[in-house]
Amino acid sequence: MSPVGPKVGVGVLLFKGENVLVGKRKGSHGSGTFALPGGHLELGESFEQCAIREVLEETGVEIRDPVFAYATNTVFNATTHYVTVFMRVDVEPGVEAKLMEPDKCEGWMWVPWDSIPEPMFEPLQALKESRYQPFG
Ligand SMILES: CC(C)CCOP(=O)(O)OP(=O)(O)O
Ligand SMILES: [Mg+2]
Ligand SMILES: [Mg+2]
Ligand SMILES: [Mg+2]
Repeated sequence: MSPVGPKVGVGVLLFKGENVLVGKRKGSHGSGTFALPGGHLELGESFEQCAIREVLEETGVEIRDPVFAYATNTVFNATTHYVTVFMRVDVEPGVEAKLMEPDKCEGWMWVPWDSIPEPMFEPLQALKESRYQPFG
């Protein structure tokens, strides 16, 4: 079997002040770990289009103009390797996330960036351990 190359994921940082939206993954890999909304970059999509689509699919939130924030490289195991592009958008105080995919996520919550619950999904853990500084 020919080795499959790395895939691209897009994670979306929805900031509401110093809080960020996270949810506990369920069902697919990384199940039981806390992650951002996001998903696979589909053929022909821009990073922005993917961020807008995945956030709408997973939370029902309509975001505009997400901007590139960071990228990580995660080799989960011998057959699972992802580059994750993190896009960022700051949302209004009244924005609420809906649990659109209850078979893939336990529920969404707004948590302080410095208090994201553990265990974190590996790409998010890598972002936290990186030099990325969300607040200047
Ligand atoms: C594994 C990850 C870095 C990229 C895929 O994320 P995901 O499992 O949330 O994918 P989907 O939302 O597209 O189902
Ligand atoms: Mg998705
Ligand atoms: Mg997807
Ligand atoms: Mg997803």
